[in-house]
Amino acid sequence: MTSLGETLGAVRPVEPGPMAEARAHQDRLTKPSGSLGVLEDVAARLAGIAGACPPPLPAPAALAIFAADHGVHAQGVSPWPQEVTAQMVANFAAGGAVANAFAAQVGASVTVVDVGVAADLPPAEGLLVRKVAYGTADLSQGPAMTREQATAALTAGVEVARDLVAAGARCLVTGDMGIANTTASAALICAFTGREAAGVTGRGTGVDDAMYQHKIEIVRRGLRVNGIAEAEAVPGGPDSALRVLAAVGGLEHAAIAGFVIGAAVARVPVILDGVIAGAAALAASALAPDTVGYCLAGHRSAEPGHAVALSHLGLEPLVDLRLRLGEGTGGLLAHPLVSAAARVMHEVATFDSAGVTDKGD
Ligand SMILES: Cc1cc2ncn([C@H]3O[C@H](COP(=O)(O)O)[C@@H](O)[C@H]3O)c2cc1C
Ligand SMILES: O=C(O)c1cccnc1
Repeated sequence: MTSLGETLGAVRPVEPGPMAEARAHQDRLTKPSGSLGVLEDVAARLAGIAGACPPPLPAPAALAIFAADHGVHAQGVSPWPQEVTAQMVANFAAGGAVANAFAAQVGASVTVVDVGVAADLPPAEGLLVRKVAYGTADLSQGPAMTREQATAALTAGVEVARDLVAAGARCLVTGDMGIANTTASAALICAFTGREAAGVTGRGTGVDDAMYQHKIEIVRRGLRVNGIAEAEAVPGGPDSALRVLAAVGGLEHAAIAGFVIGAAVARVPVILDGVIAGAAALAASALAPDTVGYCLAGHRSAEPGHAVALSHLGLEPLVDLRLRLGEGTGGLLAHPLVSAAARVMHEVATFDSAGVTDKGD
């Protein structure tokens, strides 16, 4: 088995040559230069990721929903009972969640991965059991995970990405399920970006004002008990990243970070979903900085920490629909845009081939 260190070392930067070629090709197509805006950036990135221009179409897409429970739920940071995590996993496996409907809409496969649900789940098609623990410890009392647990969840994510690509996926989409995971997401975003808890903590599934203030306090306490200064970004480097991830992250955050790293190793694009994915991508980029080149921000969610995470990563969201669901829903909705960006590179005529007069500069 490949060690995590070897996997991190296998991440290569996206290739600048094919990116430049993509830019030059876009300027020859029958449209004013730059007129496809962000989609031109996406297509150039796809070329850099694949190391080829035109880039391959990013299809089929595969969504992986990483599910886990959180000890910090005991602090009253979510209005929902913890067992909803396990119940939603069953719902995903039965095809009944919003993520399933959106996946069907865009032709993506759905794989659910139990990396840390507190209950044992009945076997189901499309459900992988890679359980590292029955949920995390309470991050507001001490480290949520041991380094070994965080590493095991990271490895599970890397392997799921590798296996989906081996099975034919050409674009990966991140998904999450874990009641209370917006609290852990806020703590991770604080630690990696150096922002204050109040600026990155959101209302998650819809906490009321009193629970919201309490949630901010719990994020602060989680940072403090784990020796992470508020409003100060933690030092860079993989050792510090793993410590932070284990201290205040969730098992699904670690697995999603691994999934993103696995996409980079396989040289396929990975569309990030919402705030949980944003927090996980911060961890992934701290572990292996070149992974960011393989990430596309599917959307910007209503959680304030998500915008903070994306701007720290330098990623521009493709859609902004005030979604605040998770599961991979926002990532899936962006997939047709990513495909359209790539299709332009294959199918649109050049000024020369179509006999259209260029403006001549
Ligand atoms: C029925 C239901 C379906 C969901 N699907 C995603 N989430 C989302 O909400 C949870 C995080 O919010 P918080 O931190 O406030 O608990 C995560 O499980 C996330 O994926 C759901 C939440 C619920 C209740
Ligand atoms: O921003 C998200 O992705 C989100 C928000 C609330 C609950 N779950 C996810």
